[in-house]
Amino acid sequence: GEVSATPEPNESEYLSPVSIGGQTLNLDFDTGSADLWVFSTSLSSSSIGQHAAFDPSKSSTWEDYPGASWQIMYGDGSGASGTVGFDVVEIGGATASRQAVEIATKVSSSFVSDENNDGLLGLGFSKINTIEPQPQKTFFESILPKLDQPVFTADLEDDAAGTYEFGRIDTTKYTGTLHVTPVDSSNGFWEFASTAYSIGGTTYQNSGASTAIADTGTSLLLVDDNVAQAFYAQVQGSQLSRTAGGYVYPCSAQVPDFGVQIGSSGFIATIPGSDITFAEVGQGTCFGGVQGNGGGGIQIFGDVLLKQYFAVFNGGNESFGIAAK
Ligand SMILES: CC1CCN(C(=N)N)CC1
Ligand SMILES: CC1CCN(C(=N)N)CC1
Repeated sequence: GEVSATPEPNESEYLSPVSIGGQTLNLDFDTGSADLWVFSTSLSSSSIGQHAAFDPSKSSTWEDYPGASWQIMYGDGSGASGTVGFDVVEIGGATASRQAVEIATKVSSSFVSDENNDGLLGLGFSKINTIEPQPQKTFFESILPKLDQPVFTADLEDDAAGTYEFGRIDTTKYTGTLHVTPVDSSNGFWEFASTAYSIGGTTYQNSGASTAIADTGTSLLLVDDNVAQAFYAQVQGSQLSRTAGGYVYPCSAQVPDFGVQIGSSGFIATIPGSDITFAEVGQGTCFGGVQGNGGGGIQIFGDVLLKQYFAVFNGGNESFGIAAK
């Protein structure tokens, strides 16, 4: 069967309503991780704040996973940890009848203050699931065998709500060719080759990091440091600001189009220069949506790129595809 969940966009994430044991929480769908974890009634009331908190004692289908635990840290230093059980998880019509659900007994301050998400739903590969003693399947891996097509799609928008669909590719959601590249899931990510980039329509070979991951859980587009440097060399008045944590420039600056290759063959996915500014940081200074990855070997293609396209994550043949929309 096919389903759809409409995530509510927020400045840093896309949230979708998920039913767990009959309780609905708004979870942040994250293709860069593989844990499904939720705020729970085990947290202190000050940590829970305005969040929805899952209460296993009120679910008639909850099953404990005695002795199991989990602990996760995210790229931005945030993190959470806790205990584990199994329950019925339903998203827009698709149901995983015995899905591992990670109960948070500790969450870092950025999650407490991030009023919008009541937890995360990892859509990466379960080899990076953090449950001990045994990693458990993601929601997508749980429902994969039942889906008409072994895929999920992400249609992220900037100000309107985006949509995740499981089990079908809605061909009315995109135009032209779906550009597909093989994925190497050995690091647990939707990872593919990316060795070229473009600035203002001119293509260059990337001598640094040669792969990238499609990551709905990251807001920015984090490219090889040399590529970020080359890009901002073409933005008048830009500078790398330690206080801002990356490249900033006058909001009045002319920003060129920027593109990154998807796969080793050819397609360069392009972001119009007018869509590259991520935030105003005050005094007429803007923070760029394109930033360096800090020297890691992997580039992280987050929402700044993904929201320009319709994205197809194929768990059957392990591939990633994008198309114009
Ligand atoms: C490689 C990193 C990318 C950002 N992360 C994430 N979306 N959960 C963490 C892993
Ligand atoms: C994967 C990301 C989800 C959003 N995050 C957060 N609210 N602290 C960071 C990690």
